[in-house]
Amino acid sequence: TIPLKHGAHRIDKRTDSVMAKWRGYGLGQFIHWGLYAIPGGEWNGKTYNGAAEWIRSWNGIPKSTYDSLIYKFNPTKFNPESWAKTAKQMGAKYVTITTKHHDGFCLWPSKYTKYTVANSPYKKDIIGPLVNAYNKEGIDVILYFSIMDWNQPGWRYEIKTKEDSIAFEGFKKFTRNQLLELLNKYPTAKGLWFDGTWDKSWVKQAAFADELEKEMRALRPGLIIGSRFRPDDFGKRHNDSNGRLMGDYEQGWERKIPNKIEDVHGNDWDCVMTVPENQWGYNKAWNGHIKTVNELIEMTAKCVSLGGNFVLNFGPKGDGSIRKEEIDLAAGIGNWMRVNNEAIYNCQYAGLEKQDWGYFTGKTGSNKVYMIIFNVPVSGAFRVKLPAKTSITTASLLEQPNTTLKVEEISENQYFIHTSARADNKPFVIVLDLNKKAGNASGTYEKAK
Ligand SMILES: C[C@@H]1N[C@@H](c2nc3ccccc3[nH]2)[C@H](O)[C@@H]1O
Repeated sequence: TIPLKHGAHRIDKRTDSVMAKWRGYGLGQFIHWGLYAIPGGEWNGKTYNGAAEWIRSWNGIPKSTYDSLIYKFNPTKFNPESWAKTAKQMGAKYVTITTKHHDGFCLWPSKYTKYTVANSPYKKDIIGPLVNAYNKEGIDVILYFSIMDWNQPGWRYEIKTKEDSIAFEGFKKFTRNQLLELLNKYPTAKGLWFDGTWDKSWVKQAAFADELEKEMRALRPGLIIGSRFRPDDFGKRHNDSNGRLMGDYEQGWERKIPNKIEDVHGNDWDCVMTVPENQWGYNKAWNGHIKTVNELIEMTAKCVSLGGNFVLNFGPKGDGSIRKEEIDLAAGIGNWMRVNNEAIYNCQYAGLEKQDWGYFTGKTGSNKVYMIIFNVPVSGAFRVKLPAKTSITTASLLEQPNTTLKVEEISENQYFIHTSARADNKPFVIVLDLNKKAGNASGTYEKAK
């Protein structure tokens, strides 16, 4: 291995209780909100084809015009309790909220810049009431923070001159000040979700970022920080130059989901997903494919079946209201989660061979395995293949626990589970009680060979 001073500081998954709770969240909500929600991807009758939260980078709106949107920020319909209730009803166990996106506008009254809510007509802190409202609903909060800050004069995409490096040193101090400010102002936040760390300027800051990460973890023991914060000695992010994960979980699954367990490399991870193809901030047009409730339930099941969490993005409007389409999706997902969340919460990769009908999830530390069914075979029988020395004790429908299903053994450790045809075309869950695998104290099954 390559000797690194600022590479990964931990080899395997974290084993503490805070991370174990994170591992079991299953379903989360992402909130992208800021000045970009005011134009909503359009300006002067023209549509910006990129992601709405990137509209400042478009030549269709002058930078100074965008920056003066601070004087238009007055979300009269902002109601943190209703946002938190929507997330609760959807079944989200955690929420990631943008405190500051790439444009540098701070949703909290930061002492280190004027470009915050404090200097908008709204005046008040947004982050504090959101953290309190979500925590009151029993939902943990992760703070999203963009290192790249287009509003900061000291920010540089690349450090080329002496002047650049002096300016960037000031920017680094500013960044550290804001992060410590956030951790001190919002002590119940469980973690930080970093973004905007791909530029040449930042990937040269291995020592600074390593120092800062250590300082934040000392200030807030248990703090959860993903793989997208710091670069290693050679500027590598996510995985260091020895291929080891930086931070506590893999953040690279942005708008994509791993296909097989090998893609996960034994890491904790979450997938952050947009409802349209690629819009995080509020976008009026919402062109293209808008994901359906069933698609989003399947993405949730697929993520949990591969040991990750699924985090669905909401982009509230400039006035602070959440668009009807998102409210309806949250309600539809929630209707399914209310009945089936036992197959999602505190579940992991079951270690069983993937079958065409859907996804297996395994309840952490138990003999229970869930079959989340999306594709009913024309035969009506659901194939299950188990590792050696493992057999099915009972099979039942999660929604009707006392109905045992017929289990037909086909051969050594291969079974067909039979169920009667179902009226609706909603995904459903079969619960398997397996006999404990000899020597498998943890309850999760050895990786399928
Ligand atoms: C979670 C997502 N990450 C930001 C982002 N900016 C990108 C620029 C280039 C490639 C990928 C990006 N993701 C998006 O604006 C959103 O905040």
